[in-house]
Amino acid sequence: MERQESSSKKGDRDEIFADCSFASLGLHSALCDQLKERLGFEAPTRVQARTIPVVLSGRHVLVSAATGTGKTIAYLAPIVHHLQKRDPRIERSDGTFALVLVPTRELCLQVYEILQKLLHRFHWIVPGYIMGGENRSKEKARLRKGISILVATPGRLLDHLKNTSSFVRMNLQWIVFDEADRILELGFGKEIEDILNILGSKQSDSTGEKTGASRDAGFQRQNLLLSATLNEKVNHLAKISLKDPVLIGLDEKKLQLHPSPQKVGSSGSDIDEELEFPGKREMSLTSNYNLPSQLVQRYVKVPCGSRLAVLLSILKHLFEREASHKIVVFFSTCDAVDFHYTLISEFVWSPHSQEKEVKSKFLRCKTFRLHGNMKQEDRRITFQSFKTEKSALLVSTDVAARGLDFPKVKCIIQYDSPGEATEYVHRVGRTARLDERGEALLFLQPAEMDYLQDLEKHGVSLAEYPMLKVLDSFPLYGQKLHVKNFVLLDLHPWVLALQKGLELFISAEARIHTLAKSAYCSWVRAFAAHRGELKRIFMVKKLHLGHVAKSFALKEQPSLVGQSFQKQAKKRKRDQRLKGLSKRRKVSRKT
Ligand SMILES: Nc1ncnc2c1ncn2[C@@H]1O[C@H](COP(=O)(O)OP(=O)(O)OP(=O)(O)O)[C@@H](O)[C@H]1O
Repeated sequence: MERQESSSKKGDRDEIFADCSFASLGLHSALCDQLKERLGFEAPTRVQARTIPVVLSGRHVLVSAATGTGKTIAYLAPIVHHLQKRDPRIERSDGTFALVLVPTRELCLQVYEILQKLLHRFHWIVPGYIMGGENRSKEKARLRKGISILVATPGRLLDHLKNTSSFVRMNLQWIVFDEADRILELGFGKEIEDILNILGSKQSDSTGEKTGASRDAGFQRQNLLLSATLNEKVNHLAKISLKDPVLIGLDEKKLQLHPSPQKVGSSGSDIDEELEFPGKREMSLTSNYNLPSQLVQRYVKVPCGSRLAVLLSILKHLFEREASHKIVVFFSTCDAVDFHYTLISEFVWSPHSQEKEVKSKFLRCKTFRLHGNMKQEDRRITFQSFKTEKSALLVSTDVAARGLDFPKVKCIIQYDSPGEATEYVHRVGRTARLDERGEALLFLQPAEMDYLQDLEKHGVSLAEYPMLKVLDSFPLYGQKLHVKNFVLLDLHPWVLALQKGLELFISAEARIHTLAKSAYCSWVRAFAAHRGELKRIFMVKKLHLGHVAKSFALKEQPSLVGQSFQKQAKKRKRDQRLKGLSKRRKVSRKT
């Protein structure tokens, strides 16, 4: 058994790592030493082995590779290689040579931290970051001093490009879009076009010639686009930012090269055109995703009213099964994160007795929360703390879904469904990174089972989670349960008892009760915001609002909360009509 495990571990390693050294890819020996000494990287991963020589050669690149396969070093290492060998040495007054654009603040910090390690020996190359939520004038001061490799979120970068005159970028050579599709999904398409225009790095549609401001001659501008999922949304960005790119990780089967123009259906956004590279060939990126092969993927079918009891039971089971466990649970809204975080941190209950004094904490794990409405400093603390914990739970919105590299996360639970299959892929990608093992669990309601077929279309298939077995393992009133004949989870005695315990607890705690109500309202709103094909699977009219309320441990009649929801929905529609804002942009930016 042990031998079997170690040989499969070796198989995983062979799948991830290339059979060569960093030096053989053309990287400078001092940089190879840094990779080994500071980061502990002995050999390149396969995606690094394929990407590094291409970036070193100066070509534009579009990379699609599974989550956790080392894309960050694939672009940072060759940039550092080029910069460290410049003679004379680059100076701060030369300004910015490389720009790395990322969708979230946490990813910005993460890339910056890796850069710091990579640049340890090359003190004359200065790393820096600018991002929303930070102090603008301090950023201005840092830009004035000069930042050689700058990591940025798009909104804040555009702000500085327009308003910080001391931001020197005449030497800009590289623009990297990390998690390119997510940047666009968050509605930054317009900002990206503006950034490319200001930097003079936009390719004109037909000729591949640059438009916009002129730049310093003497070197080729090189743009790089990377993500685990590249879909139609990236087409336009690739078209306007890449010139004759090398495509890495997009195998021939998935890649359809068309001799003649063929546009995909318009979704009304500014990013919905087919990729059309200069040379008049078009590429359609049908999204069949690469997932880590060592990832165990399962689903659990739960009737709406029992979702909360089932979630808490699974968490209890996982944390009791293994002394150290790191788990991330994804929710659809900030309010849902706040409610579940507070509930999980405070819920006391006894499965043995109704007596208050014998009640104890239901879950004893250290719990963190992360979402876009939190203060920047709190987000930073969560991000850093969860990274270093050996055993902990993180409840989060999709703000943690992209690119974040939390070591040793063993399980991802998607309590609220991810919507687009791309989001599924990135969420589960927070586990099973590199050659680590990991498991993922997706919650679905009985009416949502068609979502599995949607995932199948992208080559993702899930097995059923043995939920009844888990529920049977909990002793109730001092006895182990063996409820063989139960088919429905919601009638399981453990679930019924726990649900009652949750409702009693919430009704007695005014603060958490209020959080539950807000979470309920925002959850229904988010559910109603599913778009396109997904509307057929996640049907609002099939929702039983009374059962939804139960899933927030609320005893209130659904009409009570439902009325306020309807009022809010009407108000929202009216506001949207007035402002003429796209619903998509509004919903997606606040994660
Ligand atoms: N050559 C290497 N040897 C050992 N570990 C590596 C190597 N390259 C990267 N790693 C580690 O692998 C993990 C994943 O790397 P990274 O975050 O760059 O992946 P990614 O492909 O960008 O993932 P995602 O698509 O989720 O953003 C990180 O913990 C990183 O430190």
